Amino acid sequence: MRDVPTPLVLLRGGEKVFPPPGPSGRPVHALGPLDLELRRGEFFAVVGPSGCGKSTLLELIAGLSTASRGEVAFEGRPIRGEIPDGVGVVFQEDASFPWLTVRDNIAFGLKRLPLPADEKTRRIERALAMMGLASFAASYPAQLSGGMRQRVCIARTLVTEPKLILLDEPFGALDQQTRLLMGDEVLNLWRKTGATVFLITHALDEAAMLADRIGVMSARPGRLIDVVETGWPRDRDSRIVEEEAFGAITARLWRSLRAESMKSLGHAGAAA
Ligand SMILES: Nc1ncnc2c1ncn2[C@@H]1O[C@H](COP(=O)(O)OP(=O)(O)OP(=O)(O)O)[C@@H](O)[C@H]1O
Repeated sequence: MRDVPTPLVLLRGGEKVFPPPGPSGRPVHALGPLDLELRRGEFFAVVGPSGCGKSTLLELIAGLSTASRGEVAFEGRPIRGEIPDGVGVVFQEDASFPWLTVRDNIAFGLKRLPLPADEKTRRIERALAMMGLASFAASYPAQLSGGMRQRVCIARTLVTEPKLILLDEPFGALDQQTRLLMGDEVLNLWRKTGATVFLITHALDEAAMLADRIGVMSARPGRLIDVVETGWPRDRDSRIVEEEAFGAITARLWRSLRAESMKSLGHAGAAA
């Protein structure tokens, strides 16, 4: 009998219920129940209506929050309340430290890792080069564009050499052209590092361009209602938006999502 490889991330019946916001409030059922397996080396994107629990899902996988019910495991070990070794997270907002240079921002990612100084330097140089920041190493975030600051944040995660990179709407604040180019950067680092990437995005075109598989979530409490395989080759880039198949994928995503998005906006008869 062949061994079935352990998925990198496994969720079984994962649910999150937040306590009532005030004495007279009701608990907020934010997520699930939800089953999900992330395969090693894949690029998985999640789309879903506003407020459906996408960030909550990412927080469970990151160990930043614990599931109210169900199991969440990374490499077969339960994730409980802290970021597992091997997992890197990049958030929506620019989280660069304005008082540190680009190099020191990136070095910050290595602070708690007990590595020899020359290994740290090697990793910092590699991340600077990979994210196109080598000539800005001595600059401060205020001297960079929004896209470059977000690259600094990604580089800060990359130096830890994560097996899993979690990205929560990392390009949400950027203009469309910059987002497409940042998408190319992320595809590039995904190929070069061999890491698994888990991306949350509002943008259906971003998910369709970047991912191998796209999970579509229902309105809150978010469950997975569809998983779309894109079938793209590994060496794709943003020019894929010109392909006919790209239009078909975004159309399928919108078909799955339209009624759910209307529900989350409070429209009755949303399935029409
Ligand atoms: N700490 C918390 N306490 C109480 N409720 C919360 C908390 N965090 C999130 N929620 C609620 O859980 C639900 C899901 O929130 P979440 O941020 O995961 O959704 P999202 O899909 O990422 O939203 P968006 O697309 O708007 O970024 C929302 O109704 C939100 O108000």
